[in-house]
Amino acid sequence: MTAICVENLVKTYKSGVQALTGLSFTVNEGEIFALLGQNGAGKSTLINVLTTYLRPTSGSVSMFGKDIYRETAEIRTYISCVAQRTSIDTHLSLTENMIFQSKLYKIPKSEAKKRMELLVSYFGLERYLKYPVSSYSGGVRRRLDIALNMMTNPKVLFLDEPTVGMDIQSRIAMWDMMKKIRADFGTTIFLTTHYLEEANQLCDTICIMKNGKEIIQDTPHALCEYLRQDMLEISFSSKEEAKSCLDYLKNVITLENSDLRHDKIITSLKNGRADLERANHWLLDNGIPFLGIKIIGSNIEDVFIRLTADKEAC
Ligand SMILES: Nc1ncnc2c1ncn2[C@@H]1O[C@H](COP(=O)(O)OP(=O)(O)OP(=O)(O)O)[C@@H](O)[C@H]1O
Repeated sequence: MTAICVENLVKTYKSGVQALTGLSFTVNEGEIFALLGQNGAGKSTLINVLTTYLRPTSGSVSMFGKDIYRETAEIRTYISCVAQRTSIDTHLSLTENMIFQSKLYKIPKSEAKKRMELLVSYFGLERYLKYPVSSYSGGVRRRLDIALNMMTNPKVLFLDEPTVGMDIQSRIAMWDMMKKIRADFGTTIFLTTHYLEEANQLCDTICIMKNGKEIIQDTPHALCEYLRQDMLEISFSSKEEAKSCLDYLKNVITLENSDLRHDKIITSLKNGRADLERANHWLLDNGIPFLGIKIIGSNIEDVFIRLTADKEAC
């Protein structure tokens, strides 16, 4: 079943800024769906519209077949949103926060108690019960915030950049948690992220948007296939070395869609292995101190960069 269907959505702010410019996509029930876009692409505006906080200028949004503006009250019982700013009250204990949430959503007392116990254990929060919430690390607070938002047993959980600022261990733990929520509660998860690796590892479907409109929506695998192109990767010991080599390399092989990523040059291969061999000979003949050269398959980062580049590449 389709969980969310967005059609031709437009949002123009009073200032005249067009944040959404005719966006369309669908989210299937029970999937983890990632929305990717550069800063200012319109992701937060979209989340505000989908969570019924903001009315669009035109277009339609339905959730589980219901129009979210005609049946707003019912839709609000379906959804929960973990925003970037947490909804936790640091003056209250973990338990008090959960009780407060259940009262806010009028969950009967006995049901709330059962749910609280389940979620505390589910999110591994038992050992934090006796500490004040203000002492929790960022990762634990985020976990508590998600647990609070799961108190209402939502059909759709919106997560706005759920792992922003987390170290890699906490991020991986959060990915596992999202997969578990989807598997055990059947919750549809809609998230925004700037971490392409996160979208690749975690999500069933990725939608890339630019300037308020979708560019492409597909599975991570299909998106990587989309470029159907191997890339040449040349590694250096510093970004500066990579940068100065890039300027000269342009005279040796045809560089299309080339860019610098940290201390690497990544470029499309116009002439396949012949380009690799030509570049390799040139690097060796000219004594350029490179660390390695190889052909790599395209990944989500390549797709994202190519599709959101200012010059239209597709
Ligand atoms: N309340 C507002 N009034 C006017 N313009 C706004 C408002 N909120 C956002 N915008 C503008 O709308 C556009 C889209 O912003 P939005 O915050 O939705 O993008 P985003 O993809 O979430 O960006 P980021 O990744 O930086 O959070 C931007 O040009 C932004 O300046």
